[in-house]
Parts: sequence; structure tokens; C-alpha cells
Amino acid sequence: ETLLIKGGTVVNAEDEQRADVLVKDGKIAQVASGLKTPKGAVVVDANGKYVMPGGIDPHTHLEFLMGGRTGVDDFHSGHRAALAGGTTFHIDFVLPLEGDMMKGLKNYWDKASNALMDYGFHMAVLEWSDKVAKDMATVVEAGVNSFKFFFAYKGAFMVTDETYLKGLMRCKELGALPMIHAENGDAIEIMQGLLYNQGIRGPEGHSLSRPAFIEGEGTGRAVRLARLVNAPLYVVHVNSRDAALEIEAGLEAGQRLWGEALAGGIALTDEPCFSPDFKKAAAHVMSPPLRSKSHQVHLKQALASGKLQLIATDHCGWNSSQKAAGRHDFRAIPNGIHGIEERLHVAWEDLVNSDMISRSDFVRLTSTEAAKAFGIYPDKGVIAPGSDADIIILDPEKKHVLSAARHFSNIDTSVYEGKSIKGQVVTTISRGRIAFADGQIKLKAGAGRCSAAALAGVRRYMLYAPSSRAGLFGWRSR
Ligand SMILES: NC(=O)NCCC(=O)O
Ligand SMILES: [Zn+2]
Ligand SMILES: [Zn+2]
Repeated sequence: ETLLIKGGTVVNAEDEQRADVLVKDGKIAQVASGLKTPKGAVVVDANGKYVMPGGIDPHTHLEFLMGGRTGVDDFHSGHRAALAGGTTFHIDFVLPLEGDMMKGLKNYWDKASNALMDYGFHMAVLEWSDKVAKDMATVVEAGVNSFKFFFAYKGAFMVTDETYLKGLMRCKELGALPMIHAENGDAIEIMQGLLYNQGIRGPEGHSLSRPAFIEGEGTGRAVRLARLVNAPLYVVHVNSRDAALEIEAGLEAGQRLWGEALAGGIALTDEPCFSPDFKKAAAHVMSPPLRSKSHQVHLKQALASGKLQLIATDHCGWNSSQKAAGRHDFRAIPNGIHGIEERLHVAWEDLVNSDMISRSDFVRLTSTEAAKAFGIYPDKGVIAPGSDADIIILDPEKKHVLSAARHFSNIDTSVYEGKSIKGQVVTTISRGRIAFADGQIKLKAGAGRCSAAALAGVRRYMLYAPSSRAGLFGWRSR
């Protein structure tokens, strides 16, 4: 199918220009003003609208299995939600299965067989052994180029500093990007016990057990250990000023770091977590927890000034019936909030409409930077000839209100309930096909694929030369 997107303003991370966009065979063929309509082409009118690269959400958990429960958004409903909100690519987290990374990855390839749009995968490292080191190389060959380590979820996912350090060095050898969930699982477990024994059982206990300075401690430790072995590092879900300041300090020390803010972190505060309404409070429980307004303001300023590099969601779809497992004990509330559908609109409203960032910054923070960090640029993350035609059209005048009643996600609540947005994605194009228009999803299950770019990512776009150098000279010279 050939599409001509006519009369819009094309916004990329570097610039914006009035131009038409010609799409052929799933790719962008031409970007120029006054393009003639080829015979048989479908014309999409973008007058008065912004034509931007589709959103890339580098942090999601579709069909996520945690604590014996499975999240309610799979690759079908999650992709419907994403496309309706202007996201055309995401990177999901795979856990090893029965101690085997490739088994875990194959399991996710199966889960994604009903995908509508393209996707890639990160892999979690949960322990250290020769097998793990070998497995990492195997999944790199299969297209994974990023590995997540947890400093939280003690007894489940948490790793020791030793495993983390060995993992960082292995990532360097493989040319892959390490990622960290930066908290402190030992400290959290002790605080949880103290609070519980004092009679604090409700969702507020979740927030109280994970203070911002402990997120800061975990982030500072992760960043400094990465400095020790001279490894790049991507810090996921930065939810506090304390964590953001640690990333800033690492950047000032010359480290190669990415700090990932979340739509939730910039749009929400921890206030609902202290509500007597359990359903509402539990819906907001995630780790690291949402914080107070002053943290929220700091995160937005850090994004605006370049101290945090991108915006993800950590989309993790638990229904209220699943959250209810922790009704009498906050420690049993499944962690995670949604956002794959709302992220672009939240960032547009709270950052662009509030004049904190430009439209080009918006594209960089929600698309281009993630494409670069994870090796899928310029296939994705830019509107330019040769790139995949993953494109959104946003009408800046269209007003709408976010709500569980109207969202595409399977989740039965919305942490964004009632939030007004000026500006709406009216058309989403996924590899040249109209995926969302007139308020409806147009693609069928199976239309998505594990991105060829992501599959070839490490080879084609290696950001770091493989190296076993332990950073001794790196840190001494700084
Ligand atoms: N973030 C969260 O609360 N749940 C999802 C798992 C994770 O990313 O840590
Ligand atoms: Zn995490
Ligand atoms: Zn996550």
C-alpha cells in the first residue's frame, strides 16, 4: 500500500518542517513539500496537524507473570492500547524460564504471536554462573541487546552486587546495554516488616517502606559500580529526585548513562496511595513508588534540561481483583501501573502544553532516544527516507479526557482517570499500514513482528566496542 500524508508539520528530534510524507511498502520513501499523489495512493490529510515518529516505549511488561499472577494486557490488548495512544514499538522484559534465558525468550516469542505492532525484548539476569554468562551470548545472537538487573524483589529477582558487577562486565564483552532497577531489597524487606508489625497494612505501607533516599542509594550504588568497571548503564523507572541527582552526578563524572522517567512519574503523585479507598490506592502501587509533587516537578525539569534522557511507562497491567490480593497486607499487592496507552498524551500535556519542552524534545524523549539506546535507529524513531513507516498524526486542537471506560487496555481502572489533554493522536501508522484511525484499531492479530532491526541490533548498531577491560584506567583517570 502507498500512503501520502499531506499538508502536515513533520516533527523529528532535530527539527520540524512543513512537508508531505510518502510511504511505500512499509517504509518512508520521501519527505518533501508539494509531493504529487502517486496513482492508487491513499491520501491522509494532515493539515494543521503534527506528523511524528511513532512512540517507542522501552519499558513494558505485557502478559507479565509475577508472584503466580499474569498481567491482564497481553500482546494483543497491549498493542491495541499502544497504537490508540500513538506508540508503535515497545521493548518488553523477558525473565529466564527454569533458569534458562533462551527458554524464556522463546516463551515470549510465543506470547507475542498475536502482536499487532513491532516489538523487541530485554532479558533479566537473576543470578551468576558460567551458564548465565553463556546464555547471555546466546540471547544476544537471538537479538537481545540489553539486560536488566534488579536491586529489589528480594528472594525473587534481586541480585547481589557481585552478580551485578560480573553482569556489567559480561554486557561489555557482548556489546550489550545493562539496565538497573535501582532500589535496595534488603532495606525494603526490613522496613516492610517493621511497618507491618506496627499495624500499617494498607497501600501506604508500600510507599513508606521505600523512601526516596533509598531509591537514591540504589541508584548511586548502581551508577558507581558501573563507573568502577567502566560500563554504560540505563537506569529504569527513575521516580525520585534522589535517583535523578545520582544520575546527574554520574553524567558529570563522564559516565555514559541513560535515566528513564515514566509517564506515571511525571503525571502522578503518591497522594492516592494514602487514600482510604483501597482500590484506588492499590492501583497506584508500583516500585519504586510514586513520590510527592516536588519529586514530580524535579523529574520534569530533569527531562527538560537533558539530565534524564527519555520517557517510558513500565506498563504492567493488574486488574483491581489482582491488586486485592494485598487488601490486608500491602506486601502482597502486585506492583505496577499502566501507561502504554497514555504516555504520549501525558507527555504532550504536561511537558509540551506546559511549555517545558519543544515538540522536537517530545519526539526525542518519547521515541528517538530509545531507538538510539537500543540499536533500532534509524529504522525506527525518525521520519526520514528509508526508515520504517511508524508514524503518528497528532491534532493539537483536539481535547479529550483519559478514562478506564474509554481506554483500549484490559485494565479495569485508570490511574489517569479524568485527566484532560489538549492534543490527540488521530492516526497511527505501523510499518506503512493504518493501524488506528477514526477512534478504531484497524490491524488484526499477527500483524506485528519482532523487529528485524532489534534482532540484528547488537551487530548492526553496536554502541560500545566489546571489551573485557575492567575499567581500572577508566575510573582512575577521572
Ligand atoms: N515496576 C513495577 O512496580 N512493576 C514491574 C516490574 C518492574 O519493572 O520492577
Ligand atoms: Zn523494575
Ligand atoms: Zn518494569
